[in-house]
This record gives sequence, structure tokens and C-alpha cells, in this order.
Amino acid sequence: MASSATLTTTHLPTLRAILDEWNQKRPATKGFLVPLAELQHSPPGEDASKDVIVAFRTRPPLPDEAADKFHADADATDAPLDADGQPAAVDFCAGITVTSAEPGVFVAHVPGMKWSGPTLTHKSYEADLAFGPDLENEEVYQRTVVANDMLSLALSGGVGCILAYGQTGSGKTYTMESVEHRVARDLFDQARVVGKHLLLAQGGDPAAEAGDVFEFSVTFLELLGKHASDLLESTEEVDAQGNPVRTDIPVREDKVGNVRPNLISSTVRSSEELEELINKALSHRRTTATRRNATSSRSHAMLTITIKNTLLPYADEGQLILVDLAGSERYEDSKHHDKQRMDESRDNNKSLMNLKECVRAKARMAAEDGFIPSTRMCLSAFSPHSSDWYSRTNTLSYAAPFKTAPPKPRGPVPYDAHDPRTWDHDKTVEWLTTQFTKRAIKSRQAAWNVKSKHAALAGKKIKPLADPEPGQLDLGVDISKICPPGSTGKNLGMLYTPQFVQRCLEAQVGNALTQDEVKGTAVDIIGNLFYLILTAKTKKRNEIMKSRRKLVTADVYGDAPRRLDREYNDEEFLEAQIYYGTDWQKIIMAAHNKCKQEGKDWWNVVYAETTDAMMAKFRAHKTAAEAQKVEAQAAEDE
Ligand SMILES: Nc1ncnc2c1ncn2[C@@H]1O[C@H](COP(=O)(O)OP(=O)(O)OP(=O)(O)O)[C@@H](O)[C@H]1O
Repeated sequence: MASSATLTTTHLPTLRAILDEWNQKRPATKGFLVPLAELQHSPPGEDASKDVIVAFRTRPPLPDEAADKFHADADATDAPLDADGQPAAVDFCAGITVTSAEPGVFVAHVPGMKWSGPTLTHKSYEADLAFGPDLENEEVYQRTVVANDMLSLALSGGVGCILAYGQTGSGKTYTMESVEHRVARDLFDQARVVGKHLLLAQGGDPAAEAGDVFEFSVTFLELLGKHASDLLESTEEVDAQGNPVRTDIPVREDKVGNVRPNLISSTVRSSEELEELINKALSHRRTTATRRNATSSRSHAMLTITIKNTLLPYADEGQLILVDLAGSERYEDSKHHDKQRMDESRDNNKSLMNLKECVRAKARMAAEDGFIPSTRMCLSAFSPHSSDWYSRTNTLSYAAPFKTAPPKPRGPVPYDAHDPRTWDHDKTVEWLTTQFTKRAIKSRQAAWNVKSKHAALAGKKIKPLADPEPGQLDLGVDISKICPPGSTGKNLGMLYTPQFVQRCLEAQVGNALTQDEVKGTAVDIIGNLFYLILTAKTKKRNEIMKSRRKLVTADVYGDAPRRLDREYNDEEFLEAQIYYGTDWQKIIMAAHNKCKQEGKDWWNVVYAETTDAMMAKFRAHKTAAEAQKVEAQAAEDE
């Protein structure tokens, strides 16, 4: 394994020739399933939204970037020079080719070295969508947010979340800012459409201002290292880099484990107001010129739009969460940073690792539970350059947990009366009928009580209420419309409260229940269903936690050598690389060359042994440094 820059710089002409040959032989690129023009005019169908979507995007090379990437490294002694002894002009060398847009497939061209000379390994990676360098932001937005109906999902009380992850300078901010502006552009129009639909379902006035059905509030959080701040807070003070100095805000956990940063929540009533707020927050975001990116956002930024349905004030609030994560940095990206930037990079990398673990845990839970309640999207951004292959592998391994396969069909699940996820259609209809029957009996009794009271006032007595004949009770709704053929308890459990309420309103028949009664009953019933699901999930989760084997990181992280007896976590691996600096690659290269001479197995034996030894040295250094620190502290205390 050679240093990415060294290997590709020295052997660029050969690598380009191999790439050309591969390009000539490969089949034509597959496009998207639906042309953009059709996508824009056909609203997404019922099943258009997926639970988890992984999208790749690679940007075009920027002017002069290729030369910079290959020659900016002061340590690169073997960079080709021109006749004047200056670094020779370097043309772009592609590190990624999109071979299919949907399903997304892109091929990463990984440089390597054999005795016979440099090699390129063409590794395929799959996602739901892959956006090549020529695609505009509008198309990316249409095919991610619009095609997956994320705005309607949030307006229906659901949660839509997009996380942009990738190496520094790969195009996350470019993509996410464009998504944010387009959400601001479209959200209120979409709210009017959905609002009108809701008003109509309730027999309300369709001409009424449907936009008033929803209330929108916005927060914008910035996380930089261990500091959280509010991007909507204005401040006059600036630091040495010209970035605003903002006060840290407390981040607390509530009783049920939700993390609650203490942010200003601003109400917005129109596209213009939302756009203004987004612009204000983005202008407050800290950026620094780094070697990889002249305007590198050094922080994670999280825009949350919370949507309250005023027709159903007791229902779940919908959320759109758009997260532009700080760029991941390798040693090569960060070695010219000052101490503060170095600390930021370390904290950023650490938090990205932690987030990855959370995503993995959530994805596994969802797969085990067979129940995923929202749409989440991981938008992975990639540099197009051949020299960035290592970071690319890292980004791909980051996206992997998102792609945790949806729960596989495991054959019929045994029926459990206390777990709606196990109910088939008939059992679900039976349960709904019981629920509405209870309500109808209550209403009937209440109506009889009123009549009886009136009669008593008039000195009369009315006949006692007879038990209803089976099947004769007027439930006020058509259950077959609430639970149409094929629909099960699990399907109902995936609806959000407003969606279920709307379904019940549309299923209303006769006069047994007023609209308000249908609404109230629907909210109670879906609440009961959620409660049953939550209880069943908690019970199952506890069982799983008891029996869960220790997770082995090797199956997800990809290329770093793993040994079951001596696991490296990625954070430590990265710290070790920073500690070794350029020596890291030198030691690896020397071991690689020796291994080739001796004809040993590189990947499973020599690479693993070499990194083991380096990690041991790094750990010893860390222990000694800690001890020194303690000693120095003790001396200072004296
Ligand atoms: N699809 C694209 N088309 C044209 N230019 C792009 C594209 N994507 C990114 N760029 C440009 O590339 C540069 C880096 O992009 P951006 O700042 O979005 O990277 P980033 O991943 O957010 O980096 P960091 O993590 O350092 O903040 C910017 O100059 C941006 O304008």
C-alpha cells in the first residue's frame, strides 16, 4: 500500500492508461429509472417513500485542483518535475466512475502496486442513487427529497432526516445548502396542498387558507468539537479568523432520553421567512480555509424544521432534519493545521465515529424489530480524484450501516395478541372493530343517559338499553376503509397519527359519531396501538440485549486489518496515523516491499502484523505521555 499521493503522482500516466482501457470495455452507464421531467409531474405514489436511502454524489474536479492535490505535499520528493525543476502540470485522474444512477452503482478506482508496476482495482459500490459530477443540485433535490416525498412525510407528522457525510472538500455543504434553500422554496406550497386535503377530509371550507393548518418552527444547531452553539443567535464579537464568537449552549437529555439543546426556536410563516432564517444561520457558520477546502465548514450544522398540525394539536409533530456534517479528515488533510484546527479535526473525527456507532446500533435495532418509523437518508459526498481513494473507502464504510438490509421475511410470525406487528389482516380488523365497538357502546350509553334524564325531568321513564344485536351496532366508520384488504397491524403502526385520523375521517359513515368524535376516537385508538407496539418492542429489545453477542467491528469497517484478539477502533487507528505522520506510510511501504520479496501473504499476515506492531508502539507512547502528564501535574501542584 503506497501513500495515495506518492503512488498516483509517480504513476499517473500509467494509471490513466489503465483507466482508459477499462472505460472502453465497460458497458454504457445506466441512467435513472424515471426521467426528471416525468418525476416532477408525477406526484410520488403511496409506496414511494423508503425507510432508509443511501445516495452517493461525486462532484466535478475544481480548477487547478488536480495539480494542487498531487504537488501540495511538501514531503512528496518523487513528484514529477518539469524542465525548470518545477512541479509538472498535472491533469485530473478520475477516482470514481458512476456506472448506474439508479440503483446507484459507482466504481472506485483504487491504485495499488505490483511487481509488474502500478495497478488499478475497480471496486463496485452500491447505493439507492448515485449522482455523477455533471448533475445539478436541482436534480439531486428532486430525486432525493421530492421523489421520496419527504416534505409530505414531515407534514404528516413523520420524521425526514438527511445526513451529508464525506471527506473534507467533497461537496457536502454545496449539496446541503442547496437542499435547504429548495426545502424553503417548496415546503409552504406543499403545506397548502396537504392542508387543503385535510380540510376537505373534515368537511371544512376548501377555499379557506390551507397554509394556516400548519405551524412551522425552526432551530439551527452548530456543533464544533465539544461546543454546541445556536446559529440563529446574532453576535457582534469575532475571533482571529473573523468567525463570530458565540456562547456555548447547554445540551440536556430529557426524561425519555431525547437530547435537547437549548436553542432559539423561530416561527416562520412563509418561504421568504424560512429562506431569510436559513441565510442568517448559514452566514453565522464558522468556516476556515484548509488545505483541502478554501471554505471548509469545521462544524456539524443541523437545521430542524418542526411542523405542528393545528387541526390535530395532540398529534405527533413532524420534523425535517437536515444535517451537514463536518468533513472527515485524514492525517494528510490535517497535518498542516495549527493546534486548534488539529484539535477540531480530532474532535470532529471522534464525533463522526460516535455517530456511526449510533447509526449502526439504530439500523440493527430496526432490522431486528422489523419496524422503521421514518425516512432517513445518508448522502455521501465524494471527491472525484484518484488520489483520494483512501478517504473514499472510509466514506463508503460510513454509509454501510445505513444500508443495513431491511428485515428479511422470516416466515409467518407467531400471533401475539399483545404485539400488533404480528397481526394479520383479519386480526387487525377484529381489534379495530373491538375498539370502535367499545366507543360506540359508550356513545350509545351516553345518548341513552341524556334521554333518560330528559324523560325523568318530564316525570317519565324510558325503556332500559338493550344489548345490541351482534353486528347491528352502528360504529360510525367503515372499518374496511381504515384497514383495507392486505393491511395489517404493522402497516397501521407505521402510520402517523394525522394519517390515521384522516383515514378514519374518510371512513366515516352515518351519523353515529360526529366528526369530532371520529377524530377523538381515532387518536385514542392509534394511541392504544402505539402503546402496544412500544411495549412489545421494549420487551423484545430487552430479550435481544440479553442475548446479543459482542459486536465485532471487522464486518463493517472494511479495509483496516482486524484481529479478533486485538481490535483497533477507528478512532485509535486514526490517532496512531496522526502520531506517526508520514512515517506511517513509509513503514507500511517498507513492510509491503519486504513481503513481496519474501512472497508472504500481505493482507492477512504482514499488513496485520505491521499495524499490530505500530499500534503497540503508539499505545506505549500514549501511556508514557499520560504518565508524564501526571508527573508534570504533580510537580506543578507541589
Ligand atoms: N457538485 C458540485 N459542482 C461544482 N462545485 C462543487 C460541487 N460540489 C462541491 N463543489 C465545490 O467544491 C468545494 C468544496 O465543497 P464543499 O465546501 O461543499 O465541501 P465540504 O464537503 O462541505 O467540505 P468541508 O467538510 O471542508 O466543509 C466548494 O468550492 C464547492 O463550491
